[in-house]
Amino acid sequence: MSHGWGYGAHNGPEKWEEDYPVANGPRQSPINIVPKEAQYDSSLKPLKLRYDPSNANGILNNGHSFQVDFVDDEDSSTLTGGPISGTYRLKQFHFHWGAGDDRGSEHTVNGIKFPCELHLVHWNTSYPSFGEAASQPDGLAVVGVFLKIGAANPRLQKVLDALEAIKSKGKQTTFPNFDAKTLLPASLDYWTYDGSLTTPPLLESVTWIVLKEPISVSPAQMAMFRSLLFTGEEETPCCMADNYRPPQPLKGRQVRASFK
Ligand SMILES: NS(=O)(=O)c1ccc(C(=O)N2CCc3cc(O)c(O)cc3[C@H]2c2ccccc2)cc1
Ligand SMILES: [Zn+2]
Repeated sequence: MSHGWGYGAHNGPEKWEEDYPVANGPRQSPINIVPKEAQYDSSLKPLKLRYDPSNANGILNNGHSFQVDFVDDEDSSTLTGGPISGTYRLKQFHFHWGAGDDRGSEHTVNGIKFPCELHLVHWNTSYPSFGEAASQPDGLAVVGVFLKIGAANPRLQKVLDALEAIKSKGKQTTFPNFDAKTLLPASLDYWTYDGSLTTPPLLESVTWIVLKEPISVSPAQMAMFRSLLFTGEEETPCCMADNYRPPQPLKGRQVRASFK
């Protein structure tokens, strides 16, 4: 579970550098993506995402988001191609969202914030485990997907319907047979850059792959995200929202585009 860090005034992103000095490192995430400054790279391969729904395992409120965890002891749910070499295994997916529809995403595009952002977290199988990979510069690959307000997204609904069972911090329940591919947009065009975890320990081990095309989410569905609590059952309830880190300095990094 989280170790005292959070998104409040006293333990939020502006304070994280006190316990995690890498917060001011050279490859921190998220960033503001400026499409006109992203360089098209024809050597970038198409993303290949092969997810086995039977690997879906559970859903957990970890006190700063909720995550759907996958069994990752085989190469059955993998990310290959794109900007990475080798095979990365799907470990979990989670979201970041705002208290209002005007904010919530971590990455921004031309300074625009989306109400929500999905992160599909994968680890490089050239290392023995997620934990080992997480400390390596090429250890993790996270696919980011923006959610924008529109029609209700039926593919999100199964995830959202599970939230009532994990309202407070530390609660978890089983979440079998879920195809994470159904959460992806039609186009897999992406921007990619070298970055970090966006939560403590902010490790600089993430190849970020941010999809250009958002998926839809309705205002009613956004309200379901916001029905979760940051707090445990014994604490004064605090609604889970605004669990996003703002964009960090690019520090000379190149953002590449897989599309013209
Ligand atoms: N937003 S993000 O950069 O895509 C991200 C990716 C992975 C993780 C992640 O899976 N974990 C493991 C669970 C966990 C729990 C915590 O309380 C915490 O502070 C961080 C995490 C991170 C984590 C990743 C790597 C090493 C340690 C922890 C978190 C965030
Ligand atoms: Zn995330």
